Amino acid sequence: MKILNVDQIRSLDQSTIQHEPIAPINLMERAALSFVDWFADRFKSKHPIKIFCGLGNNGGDGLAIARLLLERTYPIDVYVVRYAPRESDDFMHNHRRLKLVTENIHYIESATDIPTIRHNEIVLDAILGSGLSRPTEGIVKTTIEAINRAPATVIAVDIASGLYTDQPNKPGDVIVEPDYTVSFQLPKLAFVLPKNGPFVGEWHLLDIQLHKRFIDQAPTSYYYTQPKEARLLLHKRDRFSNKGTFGHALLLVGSYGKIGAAILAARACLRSGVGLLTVQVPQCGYIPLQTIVPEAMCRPDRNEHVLSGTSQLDDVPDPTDYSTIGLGPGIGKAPETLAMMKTLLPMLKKPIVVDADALNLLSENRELLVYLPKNSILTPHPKEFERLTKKWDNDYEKLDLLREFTRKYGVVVVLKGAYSAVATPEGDIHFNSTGNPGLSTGGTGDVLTGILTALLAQGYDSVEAAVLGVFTHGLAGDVVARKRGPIGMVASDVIDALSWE
Ligand SMILES: NC(=O)C1=CN([C@@H]2O[C@H](COP(=O)(O)OP(=O)(O)OC[C@H]3O[C@@H](n4cnc5c(N)ncnc54)[C@H](O)[C@@H]3O)[C@@H](O)[C@H]2O)[C@@H](O)CC1
Ligand SMILES: [K+]
Repeated sequence: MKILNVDQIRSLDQSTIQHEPIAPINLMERAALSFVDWFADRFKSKHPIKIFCGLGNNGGDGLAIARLLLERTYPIDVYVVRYAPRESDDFMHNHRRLKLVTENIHYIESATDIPTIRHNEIVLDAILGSGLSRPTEGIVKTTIEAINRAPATVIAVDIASGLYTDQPNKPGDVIVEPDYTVSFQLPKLAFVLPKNGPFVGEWHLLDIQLHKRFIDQAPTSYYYTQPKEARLLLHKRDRFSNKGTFGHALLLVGSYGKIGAAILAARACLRSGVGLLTVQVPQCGYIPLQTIVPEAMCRPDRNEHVLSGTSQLDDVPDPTDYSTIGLGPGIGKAPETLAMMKTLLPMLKKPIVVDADALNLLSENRELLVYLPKNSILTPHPKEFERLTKKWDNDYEKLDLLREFTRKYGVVVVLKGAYSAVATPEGDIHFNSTGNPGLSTGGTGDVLTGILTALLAQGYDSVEAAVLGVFTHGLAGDVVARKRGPIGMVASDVIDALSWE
């Protein structure tokens, strides 16, 4: 699913109005109707609803929603925040219609007009929408502060008032902090950026049948991976396939005290469809690995405690023996392990997966970055990505850094977190839709490395592997969270819940 910018969203509305065709006021009615259907589905009991409206089309939405809620016998009070002398045409139209059916319309011109909001009430925020062009101030700001202090459930219509759709807010900007954001048709970039969490809440999209051809043709570099899109990436298995068809992966993982990471990555790799798996671990990992993961072959490292690359069987692994390599989980930063990377990386020709301490070794030895095979997948969490690049001031700067990095080195970066971002060498960014806070626990990153290594070994293109792998990893986390809640989740549960259908 595409994420469009604010100008494109405006043009999309216009294109719908022209091509459907539909009058703007009727499009607003459609949006309001879909909002009210959503609302009535979730909020059955008739708690008092306070609807705060601005003077533009977001306010117009609020007024239309108020009328439709009234028709369904919800008790409503409308508060129009009079911050400017002019209203939009569709606001005025809906204002006239609402006045015909209720007297519960109030006007906020100064702080004393702001009502007390109680805990059993519901607040709809329709003050400012995607038309935001400057920080909130004056009576708008004071009203937002009152909403944020209130103990009520707050639902933002389209986007929280004061939050920019696709550019950074300044620290200190006053923005509504909703429990829910209910928006239309397409996600907004603001919704998937970590720092915006308090200004978005749980968000939902309502289909209001905006012009499909416009969306299909609109250029963008931002995407949001939906289940049906992820499913399309999955390769079907041929009845006549054999284990050779699905590749032979090598995992270079583990060190003394972190053999668990090796085991998690290996198990996840096997559960993600790899044909054959060899795992190179320091000698101390040989017995646990062979015992717990009998499906994997083991190349014991010559070194007892850390990876040096060499093995009792032969010298450093020959990359041509393997479809791909997964490098990093649990390896630590021993000099022997750095030496292994220095020898191995220049020998590689096919994309690999790089995670954890392998990333940290790269950030301490940046001259090695150029040896990463094109289209390799790097899976840093934000701190690791910061070490690879530099500190950023806001999430938008982070997205620029991501794009700069992937273009410069020709790699794919999976920046882990809520809505993990897959950045491609072309500069596109795919935000993931699955996953939950339960995944913030030790070992889930090792699981992801195993998954991605398996997909590369099976011949998936790197971007597809990253998008599908991250999606499936998050989905497994969601399955576990539904069963036992996010708090009790451990990485092994995620492996057990992996499903490739
Ligand atoms: N155009 C359409 O067809 C549709 C629009 N919809 C609604 O329309 C909204 C966008 O409407 P508008 O473009 O009228 O914009 P808004 O309603 O977001 O804002 C109204 C006006 O307020 C002013 N403004 C900007 N920043 C301000 C600030 N900090 N303090 C005070 N005033 C400020 C601007 O002049 C802006 O045009 C969407 O968010 C959505 O809710 C929906 O009805 C769906 C259909
Ligand atoms: K709003």
